[in-house]
Amino acid sequence: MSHYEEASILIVTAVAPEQEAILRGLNGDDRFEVIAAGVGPAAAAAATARVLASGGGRHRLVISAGIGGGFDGQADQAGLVVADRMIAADLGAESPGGFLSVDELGFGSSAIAAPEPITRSLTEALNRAGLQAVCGPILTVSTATGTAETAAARSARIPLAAAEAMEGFGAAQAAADVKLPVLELRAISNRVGLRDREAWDIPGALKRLEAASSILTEVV
Ligand SMILES: O=C(O)c1cccc(C(=O)CC[C@H]2O[C@@H](n3cnc4c(=O)[nH]cnc43)[C@H](O)[C@@H]2O)c1
Repeated sequence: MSHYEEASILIVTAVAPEQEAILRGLNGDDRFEVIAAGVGPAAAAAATARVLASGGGRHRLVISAGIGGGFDGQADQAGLVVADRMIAADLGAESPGGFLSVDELGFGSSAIAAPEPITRSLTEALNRAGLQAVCGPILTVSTATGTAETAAARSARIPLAAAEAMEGFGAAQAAADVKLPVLELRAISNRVGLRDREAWDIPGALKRLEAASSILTEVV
């Protein structure tokens, strides 16, 4: 029998340090089940679908959470970004005229919306706690941005893009498949742009993720 048998909210992270930061912030709240699914949208979708399918219908909300990159202009000062929608930003096709999204190709939608009342309450609660949160689109990519050109192209295609990570849309697709609502929360560790791993503030982002998780318990 799983110790998560009471949990109704599934939090999907990529790696163990993110999972551990969130568990510290949740401080034993047994409404939450927190998994480390692996890096990338496929790993997130597979693990989310597996846990939801084995949960016997007890889950009512899925949250993709972890560290992420912040876009200049939309998340300059932000410590945290709450997604208003999760966007599969590199799912589509190149063409001589530029990138074509799955929407433009006629293969479905590259965006999944988060429920507005919860995203608003969460963003407000995080800001009341001094955590400098903004709400906006979070891009999901299989290849993290590593040049200023790619950052500019992605923010030109999705003008209000606030953050980038690698799992949100995968978890969201699995949640949407069983008609569950989904949120995404990212603690900003780096700027989206020229890759400079030395400049990533991973310890600071994990601290913000922990602090945000304790606020989450008051909101959902
Ligand atoms: O090295 C560590 O201690 C460590 C601790 C926690 C997380 C990591 C990761 O490298 C997580 C990989 C991960 O990070 C997300 N991420 C962060 N910034 C970006 C970005 O600018 N573009 C895309 N993804 C980003 C992503 O979701 C990956 O899962 C290491």
